[in-house]
Amino acid sequence: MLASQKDFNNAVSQVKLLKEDPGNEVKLKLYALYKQATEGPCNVPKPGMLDFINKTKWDAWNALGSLSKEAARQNYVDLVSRLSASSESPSPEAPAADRKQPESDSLVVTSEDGITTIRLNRPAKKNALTTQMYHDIIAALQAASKDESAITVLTGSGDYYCSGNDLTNFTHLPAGGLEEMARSAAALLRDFVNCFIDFPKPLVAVVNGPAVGISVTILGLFDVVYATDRASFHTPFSHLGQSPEGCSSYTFPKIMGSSKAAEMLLFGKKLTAQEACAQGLVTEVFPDGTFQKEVWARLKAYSKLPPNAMRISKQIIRNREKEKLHAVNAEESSVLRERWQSDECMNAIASFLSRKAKL
Ligand SMILES: CCCCCC/C=C/C(=O)SCCNC(=O)CCNC(=O)[C@H](O)C(C)(C)COP(=O)(O)OP(=O)(O)OC[C@H]1O[C@@H](n2cnc3c(N)ncnc32)[C@H](O)[C@@H]1OP(=O)(O)O
Repeated sequence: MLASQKDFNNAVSQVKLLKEDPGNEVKLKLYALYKQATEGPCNVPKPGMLDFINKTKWDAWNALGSLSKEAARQNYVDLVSRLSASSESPSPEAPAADRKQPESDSLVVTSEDGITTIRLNRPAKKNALTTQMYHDIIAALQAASKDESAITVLTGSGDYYCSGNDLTNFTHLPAGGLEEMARSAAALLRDFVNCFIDFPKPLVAVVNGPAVGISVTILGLFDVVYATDRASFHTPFSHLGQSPEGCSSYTFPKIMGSSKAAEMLLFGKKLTAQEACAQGLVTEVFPDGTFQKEVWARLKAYSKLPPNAMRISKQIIRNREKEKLHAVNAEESSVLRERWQSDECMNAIASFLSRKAKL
């Protein structure tokens, strides 16, 4: 028997009592089913391309096609009952006593053999960084700076290292609109990059595949960068109507000279792993077939070196630059805050989301 109107009304009230936020994807599904159950198939005009939120909602409702009101009601009730059950059951795994686990499974943090590894774990989205992941990486770096490990590693799961900022981060407009979104993204960017500037132990990037955007720019703040020969390094900021971050406007010219840096940061020239190594952004390139084995064997050996000596050596190498790097980070974040509110940037993001543009 299909759910009654009363079951549906109860489910609508129950949603408001959920203990955990079910996330945007589920909320969108709930919205679409609610509209279908109460109004039937989508019957309003499609919002404009730049009206991200209403367009996403419209797409979700429209995708339900001619599903009957009764079936939508039933699906809504079933979904709410699954959500209520899971928000009441205890979490399956207790977090490790000594480390606060990331909020989502898009980031996996492990410590073994004197190495703390922070792994980007969204392979289906090429490890694009969600807002939650920026927060989780900040927390992971803060914990790693105080834990027992000698070395900290950032790497990715799957065939990509990271495709940079998740472009849908810019579509979740808060109540304060675009201006507020740009303000809070700039503040988060600044905190995120500051953690890399201040990180006190050897920090190693294990670049397991192509890298884009902010995952490339922050490499100038790592101590060592190992890359597979499948990796590439791409900073398409002009294509996106944006400008450099991660202190790359300062570190890249220093590392590779101003004209090579300009070709990457102004014109979005994509470097192969070998080119990035020749220009000093990458420490060493390994054949893809033996990449993981060779890199981890080497890191395990390094992690047995006296940790305090490594910390102190890093301080001597990096400390005199810190003040400058913080100032560069502040300036880059503030310039980006303006860029994110520009038509150039909004149009580039809309093009990607409507699948017209790929890098
Ligand atoms: C707090 C805010 C701080 C912001 C700091 C500023 C940061 C700036 C940057 O990082 S700029 C760089 C932004 N990144 C991009 O522009 C990359 C966009 N992605 C692509 O061009 C391509 O996806 C690709 C070249 C990385 C890979 O192409 P391909 O191999 O053909 O795979 P798909 O395109 O099919 O990708 C699979 C799947 O992943 C989704 N995806 C990939 N990258 C992103 C991304 N950056 N943001 C959102 N989503 C991404 C893609 O849409 C596909 O999803 P689907 O399977 O269609 O659901």
